[in-house]
Amino acid sequence: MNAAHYGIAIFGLISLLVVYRGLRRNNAIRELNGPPSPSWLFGNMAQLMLPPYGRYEFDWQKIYGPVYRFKGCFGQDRLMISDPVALHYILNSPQFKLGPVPENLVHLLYPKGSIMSVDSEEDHKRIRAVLGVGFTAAAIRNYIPIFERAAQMISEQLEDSSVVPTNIAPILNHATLGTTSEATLGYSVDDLGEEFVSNNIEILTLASTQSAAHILGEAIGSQLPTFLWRAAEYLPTATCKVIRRAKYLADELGIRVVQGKRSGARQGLEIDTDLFGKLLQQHDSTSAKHSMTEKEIVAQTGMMILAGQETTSTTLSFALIELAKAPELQEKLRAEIHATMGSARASSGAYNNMPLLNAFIKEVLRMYPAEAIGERLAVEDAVIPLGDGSISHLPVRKGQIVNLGFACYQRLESRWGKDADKFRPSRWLDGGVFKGEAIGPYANLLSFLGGPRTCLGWRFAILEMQVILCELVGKFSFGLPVEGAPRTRFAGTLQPIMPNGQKGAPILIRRLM
Ligand code: HEM
Repeated sequence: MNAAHYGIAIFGLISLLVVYRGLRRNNAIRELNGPPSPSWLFGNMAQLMLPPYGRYEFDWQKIYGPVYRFKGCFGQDRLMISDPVALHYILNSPQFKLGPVPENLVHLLYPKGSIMSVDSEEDHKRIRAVLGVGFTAAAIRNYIPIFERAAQMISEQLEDSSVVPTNIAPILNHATLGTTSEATLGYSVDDLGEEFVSNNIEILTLASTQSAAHILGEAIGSQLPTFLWRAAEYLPTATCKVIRRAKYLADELGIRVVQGKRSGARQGLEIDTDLFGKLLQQHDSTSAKHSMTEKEIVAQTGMMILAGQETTSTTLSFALIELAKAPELQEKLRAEIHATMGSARASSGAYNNMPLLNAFIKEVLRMYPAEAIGERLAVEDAVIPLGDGSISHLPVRKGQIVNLGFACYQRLESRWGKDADKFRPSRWLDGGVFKGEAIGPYANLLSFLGGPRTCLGWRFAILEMQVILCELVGKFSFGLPVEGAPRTRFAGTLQPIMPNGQKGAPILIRRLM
């Protein structure tokens, strides 16, 4: 090797070093502040995910701001974002998709063709537009009798519960199973069948567990190739059996519903009183571009039921827990409900004309968003714009995992006032909340997400909660048991947990005369 070769080699080496240093410098995430990591194995994940939810996360936001770096398992660098401009960008940009674990779980649980597991953006858009027929403001109003029956049924179950604390969570869960099933399929809980209902409980129990082992399992799972996740469905474990059964039962139910409606239509019966009936009519009368195939309609069955059931029932559980903590608020709300409803049945207009009730629902959604933390994966290099703080843009590399701190966004003082950490419904009435450009479909909240994957059922959920709360607050008073309010846990959804670690919301309930 002569001097020229040495020169080229040294130049190459220096270039590599410059590029490497440049890459490291460009990797803006490493430059960000963030909490110290207590272990290489878990990083900050155990602090973030183990109950009570928010113990560390809410403080981290105060210390490091709405964009910070933290450690995932095995030394992984992760980003946490609660900055509204950045969240809006990520939720609307094709540069980001669901993170590897949630994406694979969705595929494990729901068949191909369901709105949540459909791969192409174009199909998602079409299916979403078609499903929209059951979720317009007008369509939702027609579900009021379904919500009233469910509210009545909960009331009847609570009549005898004045002595011991009643775990309200399973009662609400059963009720929201019924409302979603009736509004989407035209089936009552009894029509779903015992096996479907017991499998539904098993699936929700599985989905609501969280432990150190789960955290590690998910970290390993996030590195597995997709074909291994798909193969996992066939493993002979108890968990996989429950998932296989859920998929099978939902498919069987969907086929049964579609066949029943077809035969009803042949007999001249009205079938467009629920979502599936409307979808079948669209299938028969509209072009393929604006409808779904029968197979696609069937594929929505399990997802529709689960998406509307657990989210709404846990939000209602948190609402009753907050009321149990605040007797004065209960009194005021009850007075508003009695004054508005009188003895007559209400229209959706009446529900919307109760300022305190609606402020209360907004505050519950703000403080207890079902999807407290989201996870996205950058599918290409991207530059995320930032609104709050000292930097205006944050470059991220393809493959970067980004956590979306929805619960933290909903506690930003810049948006919700100095006491953003407090549960205070009156902030919605005294003008204390930010009124700029909305980034979610309802009250500037991200509880229903935002962007092309915004919750399709948000109007459904609001009206259902209005009806159920009017019935329950009008007839019952609520108090906390001696153990106090349940703690919270984030396991797929945010949920109340009992002292034994099981999901549940025990509260004292007394029938008013
Ligand atoms: C308080 C109640 C509810 C909350 C907080 C809620 C929240 C959410 C969130 C956060 C998502 C986005 C999930 C993701 O992609 O990461 C979502 C999606 C969805 N929700 Fe809801 N939801 C509620 C009630 C309902 C109800 C009652 C229904 C239907 C009856 C429903 C149907 C859906 C559907 C179909 C999607 C998928 C939308 C898509 O991928 O385009 N949700 N919901």
